[in-house]
Amino acid sequence: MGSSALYRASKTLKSQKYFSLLHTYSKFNPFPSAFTLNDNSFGLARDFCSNSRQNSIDLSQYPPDKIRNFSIIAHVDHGKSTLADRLLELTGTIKRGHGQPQYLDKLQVERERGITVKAQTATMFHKCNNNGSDINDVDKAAKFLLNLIDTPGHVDFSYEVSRSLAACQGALLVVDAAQGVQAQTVANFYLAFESNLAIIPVINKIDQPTADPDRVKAQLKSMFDLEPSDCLLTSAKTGLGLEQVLPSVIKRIPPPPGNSNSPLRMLLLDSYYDEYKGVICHVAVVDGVLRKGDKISSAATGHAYEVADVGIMHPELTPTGVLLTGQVGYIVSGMRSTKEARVGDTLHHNRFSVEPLPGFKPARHMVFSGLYPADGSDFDALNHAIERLTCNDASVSVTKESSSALGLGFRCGFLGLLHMDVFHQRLEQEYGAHVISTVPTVPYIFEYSDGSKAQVQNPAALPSNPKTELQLAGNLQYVGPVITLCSARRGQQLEYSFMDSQRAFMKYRLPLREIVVDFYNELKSITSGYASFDYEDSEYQESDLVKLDVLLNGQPVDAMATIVHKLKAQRVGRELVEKLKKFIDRQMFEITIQAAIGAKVIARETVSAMRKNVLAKCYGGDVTRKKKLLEKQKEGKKRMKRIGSVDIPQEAFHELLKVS
Ligand SMILES: Nc1nc2c(ncn2[C@@H]2O[C@H](COP(=O)(O)OP(=O)(O)OP(=O)(O)O)[C@@H](O)[C@H]2O)c(=O)[nH]1
Repeated sequence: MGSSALYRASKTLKSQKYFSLLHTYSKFNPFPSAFTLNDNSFGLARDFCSNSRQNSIDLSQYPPDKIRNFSIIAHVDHGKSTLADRLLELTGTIKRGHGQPQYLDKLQVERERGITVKAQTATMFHKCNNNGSDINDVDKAAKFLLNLIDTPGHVDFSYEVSRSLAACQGALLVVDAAQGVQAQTVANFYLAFESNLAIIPVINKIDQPTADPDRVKAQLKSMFDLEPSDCLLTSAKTGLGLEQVLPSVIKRIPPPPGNSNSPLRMLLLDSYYDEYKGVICHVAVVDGVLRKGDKISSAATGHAYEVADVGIMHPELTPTGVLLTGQVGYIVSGMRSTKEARVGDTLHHNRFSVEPLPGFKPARHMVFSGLYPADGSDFDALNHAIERLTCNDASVSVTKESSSALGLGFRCGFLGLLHMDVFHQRLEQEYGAHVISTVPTVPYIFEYSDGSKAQVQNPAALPSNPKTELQLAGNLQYVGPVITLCSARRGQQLEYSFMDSQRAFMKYRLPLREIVVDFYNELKSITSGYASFDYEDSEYQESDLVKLDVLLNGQPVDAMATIVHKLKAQRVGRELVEKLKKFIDRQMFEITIQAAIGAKVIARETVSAMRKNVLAKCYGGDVTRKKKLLEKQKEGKKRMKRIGSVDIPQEAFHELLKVS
């Protein structure tokens, strides 16, 4: 297939829709020659903003035609959050050199890992004439209210991206000038495209010595039919080219639709729990007007609330007393339980019944894992922490479960392994909860002999062989090793094409379990980090699977059971017991570790007992006395073996994840 084969193959409906979109904005003449940010423009913007803040912000100056709602989307690390910083600085929303890079990445986990996991909205004000020319063109200057949503780049958080796009009419598609189009660029482009958004391509990091903007322009043209002349060239690091961004947003992105005179309809975009204010909801006002003190209802639950506070994120919560059609902001409405704030819900005035907004597709959980308090008595504390955190991360599913090995706990569904990891870290960092997580598993459909089917998320609940599925899409450079890797993981190649003379694009269908378990690390290591991949779920497929139990001293540990392909069972079983042996400390009694399929043990290791020298204090003495002491020790060991529980450290559970 040729270079543009990738999505041209599907031609058509999509493309036609997109061509018309391009047509509408390509009639505007793009930008004047690039110049770097000057202090004057910062000054103007800052004065304007600080004035508006001092006078308390009057949102009535911003009817829909003076509002633009847009997202920044990109592959991971292509510079979304840095670009967002620069735009916030440019508009005076935050101070230049605020000393905190990636301002909108507020969570500790985001700062530590250098990734965005949570979409964040910020409202900015910008002076610009209606055609979106330069801010310094004061004569014709009009004030615009811009809502910027910074989104995560990692595949696990694309649910956040798709939710954010629901509040936008356009998106900046940021692409690294050296790395070019990557797997998440493709996925995010299609999310935006399918939401009918105006897409502005931004080729960022042009300051890098290896930057090759022309190559990236050609890729954007061949893969998405984005015109090279529509691409903005920027460096979020040095500020080069940034002055074109906001005028382009104003010029190319349409204002929010919606009717100011219709009854109020608000989309609930996100929510989180604040210790002092209670549940805070982020909302987009689609129709009508919301004022402080209004009585509103949820279309999903029918519950009624009174709006105690309303405002915008500028970038911190800034009360405005009102939100008008097309505006994005926050409300505090006395929702008591986080379960009441349903993401995707429509909120409306009590006195009118309205047609609910389309809402969001429910999140599809790719990985399930049990979460148990490290100390069994902390169940209530963990319950509380999970409830609070799921308010901030509505894409996690939670059900209670119990394990004979670990006691009472929860089975949680996540969008991927990184999502699971981040959730654990947030539980610990933000709520001080110490958890043990069980081996993650992908969902399986189990077909019973009577023909009935059930989804199984916990291997412990599985009586015998189920059937399963899945698919992976990958974007690759080191073709040979990657093909070998995908074949070893039972992959089936669906597509192979070239993005340009140096980069290839491949699409595979793989069982989900094969990518959940350490696929990404292996892919990175065989391609020196040069390949990127993205995945989406496909239909379930029949497969020959077995449930692999882990037994400690003959007792199955339900939290360690896993489901594997029959042909791999022997190898996985062996690796599992070897790994476990390394992590289980020697105790006063011997520990046998076994992997078994049903009653058949397929691998075994032994952790030998620590032998206490009971004869140490026996100076001299005859042989019968020594024998007696040794016999007594043996009895004691037997008892410990029978009643003692084996301590399994959390690392052992983590290490089991890596067994492929
Ligand atoms: N040289 C150069 N580096 C940049 C530029 N923009 C961002 N960076 C760097 O690239 C890295 C990633 O930037 P981020 O803004 O965190 O990228 P992101 O796309 O928000 O990352 P995720 O949120 O994790 O997807 C950081 O080290 C930035 O300092 C740029 O224009 N030039």
